[in-house]
Amino acid sequence: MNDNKVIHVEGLTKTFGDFTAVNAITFDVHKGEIFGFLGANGAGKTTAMKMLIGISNPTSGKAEVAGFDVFTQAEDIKKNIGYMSQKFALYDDLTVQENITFFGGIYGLSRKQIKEKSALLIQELGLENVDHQLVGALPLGWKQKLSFSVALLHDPKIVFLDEPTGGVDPITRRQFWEMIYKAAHQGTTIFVTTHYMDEAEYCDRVSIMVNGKIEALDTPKNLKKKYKADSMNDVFLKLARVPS
Ligand SMILES: Nc1ncnc2c1ncn2[C@@H]1O[C@H](COP(=O)(O)OP(=O)(O)OP(=O)(O)O)[C@@H](O)[C@H]1O
Repeated sequence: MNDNKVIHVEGLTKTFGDFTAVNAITFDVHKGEIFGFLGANGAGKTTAMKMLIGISNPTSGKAEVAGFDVFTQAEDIKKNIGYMSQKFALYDDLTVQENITFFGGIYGLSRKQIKEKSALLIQELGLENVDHQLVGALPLGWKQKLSFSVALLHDPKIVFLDEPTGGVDPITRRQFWEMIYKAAHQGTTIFVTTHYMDEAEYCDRVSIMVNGKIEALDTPKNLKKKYKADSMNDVFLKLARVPS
């Protein structure tokens, strides 16, 4: 794999019985890139992401993530990536500090590393006054930011974010995206799905999936030009509108 390519996907396909959820998708993602993975509900995004993070076997095709093969090196992939889904976040019945300690342990960090990282993280997120509160009591936006930071604890090469900002206000989403930019500047590759088209504008490149296929993939600027659209919202509506 080219040094600069941290994800390489070729003809990746997943079928469930007669139904093809992901249909021969091909793309690359580069180091430090913010890659938006868009599509209407049911387009196949989560199914594709599950194959890339090594928890679902492809039916056919090829994919390398962080230099590892999804078929034969799924365990190596898991060690080199972070993952944050909207549904699975943190444990509500553990405190902020306990969550960090718990996930740091799962990621194989030493006690010393966990101590150092958690102090930094709590300070960066401004959680000093709530670090002994149960995560369940925190506002959703704080939980999301903490969850993102926890997904980065082990300095993964790539972090996969599945609709990370669902249900919060635009200011909180903007703050979340500032964290994404910072991680990307430090060299972490960001692979993100979202239904918010303003967030699609923040990505370096965006792919749009329709019925299991990638219909378009380019920078937001080029996509707008190609589809004669004023915004990514217009691009999305032109491409991904579900037939009524
Ligand atoms: N385990 C499964 N068995 C059968 N069909 C499945 C399975 N998982 C997903 N599908 C189907 O594959 C299609 C793609 O689903 P997927 O969850 O990947 O879409 P998505 O783009 O992530 O949608 P959303 O934005 O709603 O999360 C859907 O029609 C879904 O019903």
